[in-house]
Amino acid sequence: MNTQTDLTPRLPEGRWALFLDIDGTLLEHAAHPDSVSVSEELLFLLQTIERRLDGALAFITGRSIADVDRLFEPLKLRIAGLYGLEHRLTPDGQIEAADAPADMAALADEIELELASKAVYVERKGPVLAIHTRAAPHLLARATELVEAALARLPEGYRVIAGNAGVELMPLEAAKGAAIRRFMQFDPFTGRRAVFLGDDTSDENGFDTVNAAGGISIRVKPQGETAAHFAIADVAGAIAWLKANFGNAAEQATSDSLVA
Ligand SMILES: O=P(O)(O)OC[C@H]1O[C@H](O[C@H]2O[C@H](CO)[C@@H](O)[C@H](O)[C@H]2O)[C@H](O)[C@@H](O)[C@@H]1O
Repeated sequence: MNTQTDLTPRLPEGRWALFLDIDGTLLEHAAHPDSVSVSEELLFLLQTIERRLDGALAFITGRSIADVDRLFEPLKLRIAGLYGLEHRLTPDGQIEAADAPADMAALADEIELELASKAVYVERKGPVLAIHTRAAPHLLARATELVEAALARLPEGYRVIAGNAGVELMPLEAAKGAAIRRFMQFDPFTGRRAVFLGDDTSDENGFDTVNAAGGISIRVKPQGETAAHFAIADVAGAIAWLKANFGNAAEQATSDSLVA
């Protein structure tokens, strides 16, 4: 782990495969998961990058694929959702979902009963449960206690991981590194050099994977230790870096082509 990361340089020409986290990397954090919005400019940039990389672009996110499709509509990209429990290997392909080891609904009900009236949002994502305390930071410790206690009632193979202003409970196989490795086994990713941009604890595992494969790991807004080799200060910086490295054609095209 590094505490000191280098500012991210311009990439040399090469055959790159680009993996992008969403919240905190492409989108500024908002008070509620449903309050984020995606600009036309970002949609257009992503579409341009996807074309320039011959499709070697994928979202690697903790959100569900259905949620991301709704947010980025009409754009559909290759994507690993729920930290890799879901995959869509081609933009129009089927969503493959791992078997859910347990249904979290009862746990979610209980946690909601204690915390939801106090401005805590319990996000139900099937096999993953996210407790958001952004609006009530003083309840993060209690939310963490509750999900840790819930571990004992689940089958083996679950873990608790810090979210951004919250905490998430998920199966062990939900890991961004494994999701990136899966994409790298298939065209158009195979044989390319991976680049991964992320901003959270859950992205660290993705940085390890990309580093081990000789790729480029970039942490947006790093705070403290990170496995990422490079840093970008904020979301605006990440977008500017993506534009500079992969988006040059954007200026020449028209945004009308997005929905085509
Ligand atoms: O892996 P990511 O794409 O970064 O997704 C991580 C989680 O993002 C969302 O929650 C976070 O962003 C919200 C909107 O800014 C914010 O309100 C919340 O406090 C953050 O934790 C999403 O709701 C989660 O499902 C994702 O796991």
